[in-house]
Amino acid sequence: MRNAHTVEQVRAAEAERFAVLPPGALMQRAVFGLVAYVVRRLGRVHGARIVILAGSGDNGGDALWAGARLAARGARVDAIATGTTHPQATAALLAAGGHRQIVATSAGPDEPTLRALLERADLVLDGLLGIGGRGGLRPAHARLAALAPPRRTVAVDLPSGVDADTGAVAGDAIRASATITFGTYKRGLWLMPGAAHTGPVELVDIGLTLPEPDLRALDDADVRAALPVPHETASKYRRGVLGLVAGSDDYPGAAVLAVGGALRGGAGYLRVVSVGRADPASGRIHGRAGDHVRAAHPEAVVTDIAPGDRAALLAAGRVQAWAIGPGLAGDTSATGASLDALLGEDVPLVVDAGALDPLADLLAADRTRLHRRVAPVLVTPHEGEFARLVGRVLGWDAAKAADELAADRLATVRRVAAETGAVILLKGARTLVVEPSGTAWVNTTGSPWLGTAGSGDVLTGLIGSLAAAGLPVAFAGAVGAHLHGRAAERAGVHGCLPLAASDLPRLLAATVTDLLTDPAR
Ligand SMILES: NC(=O)C1=CN([C@@H]2O[C@H](COP(=O)(O)OP(=O)(O)OC[C@H]3O[C@@H](n4cnc5c(N)ncnc54)[C@H](O)[C@@H]3O)[C@@H](O)[C@H]2O)[C@@H](O)CC1
Ligand SMILES: [K+]
Repeated sequence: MRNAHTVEQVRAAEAERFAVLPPGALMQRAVFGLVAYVVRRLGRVHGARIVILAGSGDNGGDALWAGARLAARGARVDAIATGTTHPQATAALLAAGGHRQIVATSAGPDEPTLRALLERADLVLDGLLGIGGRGGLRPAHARLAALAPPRRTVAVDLPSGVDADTGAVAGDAIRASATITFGTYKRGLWLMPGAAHTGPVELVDIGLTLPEPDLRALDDADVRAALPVPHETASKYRRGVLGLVAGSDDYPGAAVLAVGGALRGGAGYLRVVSVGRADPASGRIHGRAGDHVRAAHPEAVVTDIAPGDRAALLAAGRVQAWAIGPGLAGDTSATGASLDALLGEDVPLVVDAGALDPLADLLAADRTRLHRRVAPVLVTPHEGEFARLVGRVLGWDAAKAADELAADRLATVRRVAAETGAVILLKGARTLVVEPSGTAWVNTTGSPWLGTAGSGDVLTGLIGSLAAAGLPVAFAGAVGAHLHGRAAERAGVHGCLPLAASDLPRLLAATVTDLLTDPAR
C-alpha cells in the first residue's frame, strides 16, 4: 500500500523531526536519496552535464545540495536560479566547482544561452518549488518550466507548478520523466492533471512519523492478498453469489460484458436479471439481453423480468451483493422501481450507468435514503454522470460541478460522498474511490486504451463479484479498478490492441493468474 498525506500533515511530521534532529539532517536524507537515483539513472556521473533549476526555498536547497554532491563526483553542474537560493546549499555547490546563474537579473543568461544549457544537459533537476508552492508559477519559474526537456527532467519532491494537495495545474508546470519524492507521497502526485506531469514516482524514506494517510493507492501485493481465492471447503454458493441487473433490448451487449467481468471477480455463482417484455404470442416475458448472456456465458443463470417487476426481481434468488445498471435503457421509472427494491435488501449494492439517474431521483426525493441503509451502496459514475448526479441531488449546475472538480477533485468527491451517503467511484484517468467517512483510494494502474465503450460494464461486473465474494464494497471498488487497469496495461503483450472491452475478461484472467502464480509471493 502506498500512502499520501496532505502538506499540512507533512509539515507537522517534519516539525516533529526538526525538534530532535540536527539542523539540515532531514534535507541531507532527501539529498542522499535524490543523488542515489541520479547515479543509478546516469550510470556514469563523471563528465555528465547536470542543470539544476533552483527556486528560493528548501526544494531548491535539495536540488543544489544534490548538485554539490554530483559536482564533487566530477559532473559539470550549472544551477539556474530565479532569485536568491538556499545559502548553505549554494555555497556547497560553488565550493564543489558548480556554477550558478540567476535568470531574473540583467547579468543572467539570455534565452539562447539558457536553451543551449538545457538542450545539452544529460539531466535537469527541477528544484523550483516543492510543497511550499502556491498558485500558478510566477513568470521566471514558468519560463524555466516551459524550457525544461521533459524526457531528461527529474522533479525534486514534485513537479513545480503542480499543487501538492490537489494536483491542480494553473498554467505552465514542469513535465518530468521521473519524480523523487520525500517522506511520503503527496496527493497531487496521484491526482489529475498533476499526475500526468510526474513520470514514475519514487519515494525516499526520510524517517518521518506520519499519521493515518489522507489517500491510499493499492499495489499488486495488496490486490494479490485481497483476491478471493477459494479454499478446500469452498462451494459455488459459499464463494458468493452476485445478482446482476444488466442489459436491455437496446443494449444487450452491456450485460454480456458485465457478466464477463463478474466471472473473473471471484463470486462462485451469478444470477443475471434481464429486463424484457411480454411476447405477444405466448405472453411470456423475454429479454434480448438474456439471450445474449445465455449464448456468451452459459455458466450464468438468467431470469427474464418485466420492467419494474419488483417481485420477479427479488425472486431471482438470494445473493451476497447486487449490481445494477450496465446497459439499462428505456423506462427510467421501471429502473427506479427495481433500484428501490434492491435498496430494500440488506446486501451491498453497486449502481452504474442506466441506474444512476434513477438513483439520483430517489436521492433527490429522500437525501437520507443511503445514510439509513446498513449495507453500503457504491456508485460508479464517469465525470458526466457525476455532474448529473450532483445536479439532481445537490442542485449544482454543470459549470459548478466542473469547477469544483477542477479545483479539488478529491475534496469534491469526498463532500458528495458525505452528503449522499454513497461510496463514490469516480472513473477517469486516476479513478477515485471515496467512502462517506472520507476514506479514499486512488487507482494508479490503467491505460488510455480503457476509454472504450463497454469497459465500464466489465468493471461493474468485476466489482460486484468481488463484493459478493466478501470484500467490503469500497475496497472491492479499489481492487476492481486496480485489476481492470492492470488488465488494460497487458493488452499490448496479449495482442489485444486496439483494446476492445470484450478483450478485458480474458486479460483480467491473465492478470489474476500472474498475481496468484508470482513466485515472489
Ligand atoms: N522541510 C524539510 O525538512 C524538508 C524539506 N524538503 C524540501 O523542502 C521543500 C519545501 O520547502 P519550502 O517550504 O522552502 O518551500 P518551497 O521550496 O516549495 O518554496 C518556497 C518558496 O517558493 C515561493 N513560491 C511559492 N509559490 C510560488 C509560485 N507559485 N511561484 C513561484 N514561487 C513561489 C515562496 O515565496 C517561497 O519562497 C519540500 O518540497 C522538499 O523538497 C526536503 O529537503 C526534506 C526535508
Ligand atoms: K520541484
